Amino acid sequence: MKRGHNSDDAEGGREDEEEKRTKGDGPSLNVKILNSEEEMSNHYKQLDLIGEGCFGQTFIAHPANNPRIRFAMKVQTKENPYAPAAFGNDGAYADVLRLYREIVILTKILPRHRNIIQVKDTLIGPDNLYILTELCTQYTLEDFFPKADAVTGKRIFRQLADALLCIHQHGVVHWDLNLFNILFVDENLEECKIIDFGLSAYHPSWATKTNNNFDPRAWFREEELDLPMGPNKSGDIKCLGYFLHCILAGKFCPVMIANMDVEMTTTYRPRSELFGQEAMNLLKMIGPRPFGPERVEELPPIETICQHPWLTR
Ligand SMILES: Nc1ncnc2c1ncn2[C@@H]1O[C@H](COP(=O)(O)OP(=O)(O)OP(=O)(O)O)[C@@H](O)[C@H]1O
Repeated sequence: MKRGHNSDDAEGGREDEEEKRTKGDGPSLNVKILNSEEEMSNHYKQLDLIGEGCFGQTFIAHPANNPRIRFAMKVQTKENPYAPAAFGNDGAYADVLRLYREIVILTKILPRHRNIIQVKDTLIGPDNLYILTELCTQYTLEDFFPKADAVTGKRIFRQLADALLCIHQHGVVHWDLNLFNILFVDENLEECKIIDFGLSAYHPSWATKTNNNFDPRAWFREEELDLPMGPNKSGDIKCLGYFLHCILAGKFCPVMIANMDVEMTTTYRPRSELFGQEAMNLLKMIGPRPFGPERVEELPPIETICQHPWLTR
């Protein structure tokens, strides 16, 4: 898909950047265009429904010519009147921009990373947009907590921190890190992937690395790069700190409970005897109260977390 329209009339003349963009010599996305929704069956066969979110449904699917390969297929209606207003649904434009941003983030802004879900194909029909990704299991981070020990807990936390490092370094804030957006590759629960970049934000000024010379101005208009209210890196770090606490406690820990201070040192006590003092030190840096800092501003950046001795030794 080209952002500008296609053009065969370049005539070899000198074009400035703006001209290049509007004449279609700009960046491209591999998107298949369907003339009708029925045409989808020429490409992929839809199987079981595996998930439903605010913006659409997710199915298992296989390529029409290869029933042995399995993908996750997210089907999103282009204009979704049910998308919550709080998520920026101020009309069709916001909805389309959100989908567009998710695809550009996953296919252009972020490099391939084994713990970030990989997009395999994108198709657009008259009503729906289809995003095909690698298929994970339905095991989420919540299923992992009871199995977390010193070795596996560190392994999974390191994968998450490493993926978040890549996300933040490339100028993206995920903004929807929760237990259900971390899926495992198989039932061994040894490798996880971050999914669902539907609420993610991107800003070039946040980036310290660039994937394949990604040029933000070729992909987004200036107003589309306006920093939205809300998304910030500290919000993602706070979620990571929450994951760490659940791993150390070996169970799902509620975010809000009565008698928080007591519960956190009894029912939801981090198992320091199993994980050691270095893990406890990291919990002190990024964990929820009463372990971690009082104010979000005190949370360290992901670069500091990845260099913490618990993860590097
Ligand atoms: N790659 C995948 N492999 C396996 N299951 C998946 C995959 N992607 C999504 N799912 C399933 O579909 C559900 C919804 O997917 P996703 O979170 O991407 O959609 P969404 O519409 O943005 O949802 P939400 O409103 O929860 O943000 C997931 O919770 C998960 O159960």
